[in-house]
Amino acid sequence: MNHTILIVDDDRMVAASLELLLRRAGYRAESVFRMADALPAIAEHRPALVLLDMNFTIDTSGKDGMGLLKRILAAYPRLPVIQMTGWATVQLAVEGMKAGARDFIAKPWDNRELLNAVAIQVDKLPPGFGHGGAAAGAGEGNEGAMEVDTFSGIIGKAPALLAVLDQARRVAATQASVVITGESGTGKELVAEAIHAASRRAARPFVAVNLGGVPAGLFESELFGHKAGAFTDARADRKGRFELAEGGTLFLDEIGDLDPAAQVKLLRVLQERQYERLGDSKPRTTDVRIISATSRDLHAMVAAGTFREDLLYRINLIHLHLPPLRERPEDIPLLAEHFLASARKRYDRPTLQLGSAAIQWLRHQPFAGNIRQLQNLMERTAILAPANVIQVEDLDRQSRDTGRMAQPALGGITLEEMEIRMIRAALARNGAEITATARELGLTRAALYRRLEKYGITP
Ligand SMILES: Nc1ncnc2c1ncn2[C@@H]1O[C@H](COP(=O)(O)OP(=O)(O)OP(=O)(O)O)[C@@H](O)[C@H]1O
Repeated sequence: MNHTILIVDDDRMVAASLELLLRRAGYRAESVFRMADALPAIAEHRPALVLLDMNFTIDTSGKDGMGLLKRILAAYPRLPVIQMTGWATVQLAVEGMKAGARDFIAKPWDNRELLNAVAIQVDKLPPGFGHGGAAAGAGEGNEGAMEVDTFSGIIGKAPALLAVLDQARRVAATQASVVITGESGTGKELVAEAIHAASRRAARPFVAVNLGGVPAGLFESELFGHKAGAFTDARADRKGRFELAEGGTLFLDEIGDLDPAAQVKLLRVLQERQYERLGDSKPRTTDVRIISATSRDLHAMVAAGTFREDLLYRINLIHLHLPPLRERPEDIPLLAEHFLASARKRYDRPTLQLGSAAIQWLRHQPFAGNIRQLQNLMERTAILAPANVIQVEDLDRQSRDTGRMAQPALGGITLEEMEIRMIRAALARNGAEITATARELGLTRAALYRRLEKYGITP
């Protein structure tokens, strides 16, 4: 089936060449040249994805595009939008990603990179999205729609992993509460998201809360919300996670970290399906599916008296256990190649490869941080490896030097990664010419040099 891609660009030449490119790749393509036409065109064509030019000629700051991006996402929160910008500034790209854009492409674009970015977004669509008049964003009826395996992004072939995924697929369709156990970085959240995306709740929100990171005093406000004035810092009304997840899935990460008082409060809501915002006596009914995760042994905690048995019974209808990476070494080369493939694109190093000794070396690492650690290692090495074939020394150096780059992610990409990616792409486009690259990025030469040094990029 052909997905429709909507192009919003005031430059007709650009729109025409994008249309041609997308049609050759097997998509249907439609263009509009005025911002005012974008929302009506989405309603008419039900596209699977929008390519949105952020710089309409009247204003090159990108503000117009940003306003339109926000309006599109307000009307169609789940419609993937890729930003396109000819005046690539990190600031604009970051702002767009924060507003909910899925990716950004700098103009002039690279055809392969663009098609890749489109395919990634379109492949991720849950059933029923964006083709042949199906509901894009509105989330209504998806009967008879295309089949998308929401587990397909979970890489691995080890029998122990496949068995868990098989079980997860089967429970997805039910309303059953699920506990996912496994060490840190084994993919618990990824599996929780896949279950949600394969469930009947897919068009409703998936809301994650890390209970280990919520201070005891803020537990109720975080989960149930509060009314303004409920306590000293409560200046305005606030929705809690239960309310945000209404109709969807609430992912309770690190549930083993809950103190006894919080366990009682959570149990009450799960039993009665009702809660109140802090400072508000009006009871609210909740319809959420609970998926919990922990790296602890909850049964042992029950035996030790630190976790309530009745709460465990409520949350643990189905138990899935993700094996640590060291117990499935056959998955390491697959995962390494998977992370390398995205790093190649992200850092504009299309010829980067893993040497065979390096693959063997990886297979023998303990990976206490599991897949997250392997992912970080591959990313860092892809940025910093001096040659095109990654050697054992490159991996070894980066793995000893861990933690420095670990930063909160922004739609999966950290600000630093975003900057590195933009700089590399701009250098490639300008034949490594510093003045031209700096101009394109809107930086002074000195500022560009400082960043090259900071990130160890050799032009
Ligand atoms: N099988 C897999 N294939 C591809 N990527 C994976 C896989 N498993 C995990 N990842 C990636 O590894 C990272 C860590 O996974 P995730 O956050 O789901 O782990 P977690 O078990 O929830 O960790 P924590 O307990 O620390 O919260 C994520 O970026 C995730 O996308």
